[in-house]
Amino acid sequence: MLFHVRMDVNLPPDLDPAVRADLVSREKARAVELQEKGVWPQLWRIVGEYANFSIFDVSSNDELHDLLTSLPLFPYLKIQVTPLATHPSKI
Ligand SMILES: O=C(O)CC1=CCC(=O)O1
Repeated sequence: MLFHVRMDVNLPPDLDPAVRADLVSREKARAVELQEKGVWPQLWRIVGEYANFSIFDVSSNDELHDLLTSLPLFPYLKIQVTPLATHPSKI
């Protein structure tokens, strides 16, 4: 099952720089792990925003929920999920 996911990152401006750096570092490590597993095949920066468009390839809604809530940045993310189906005109 494919899902289009938009994540907007909202870190508090007054967050301790060391805490911020640790969060971002752990987020990158988790993202790399999930990409290497094949469940996060697309990850794109949205130009001009601290946000991304991603494609997840998972077997269930519950798996996607578990992956998203496992992200270190999860408490600071606004997440919009769009389930994708096959388009009849896709060649
Ligand atoms: O910077 C972002 O868009 C949030 C994020 C998701 C995976 C990652 O490494 O950072």
